[in-house]
Amino acid sequence: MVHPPTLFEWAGGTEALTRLTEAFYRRVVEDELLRPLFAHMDPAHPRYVALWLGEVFGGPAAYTAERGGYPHMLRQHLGKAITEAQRRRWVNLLMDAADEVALPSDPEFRAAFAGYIEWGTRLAVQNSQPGAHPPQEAPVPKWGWGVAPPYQISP
Ligand code: HEM
Repeated sequence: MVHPPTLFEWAGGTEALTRLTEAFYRRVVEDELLRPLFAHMDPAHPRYVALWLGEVFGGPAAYTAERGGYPHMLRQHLGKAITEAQRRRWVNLLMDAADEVALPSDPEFRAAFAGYIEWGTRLAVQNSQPGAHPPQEAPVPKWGWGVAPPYQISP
């Protein structure tokens, strides 16, 4: 493992992220506020979102290879008119799922994870509004540790 490891490695790789998204969407389909948005969800959706998160967090470019990268992700949100209440519920359920599957709970990892989720969900709301014109082409974002890399007592 290179130092510092990527968020992808720290999280536990594709296997851990897939456990996360499977636990998350089990909660989503039971949730009265989110269920209508995901009524026609592809059964493979949890795996696709795990691949996206892995690519963002420094893992392999698997979402780009398999799904077509940012343009495909963007198109899935256009016109959905996601509300702030739905966004906040999405965040809450994802954090519950992170605890359920025991993603690393150290402050540094969870701060970086929450930072990306806060950013990404707010973009999803903006981009999903009627009349929004987000960029159609962009790279998959890369998210790192930010100001707090893994804590070390001695260098
Ligand atoms: C960090 C935030 C988010 C990420 C990383 C994310 C990721 C994704 C990805 C990668 C897809 C496309 C999957 C594919 O390849 O088919 C997708 C689709 C979708 N997303 Fe998001 N999303 C985020 C936020 C949200 C929020 C806040 C909502 C609504 C509350 C939402 C609702 C949807 C819906 C309804 C679809 C289409 C699902 C289907 O019918 O198959 N997303 N999302």
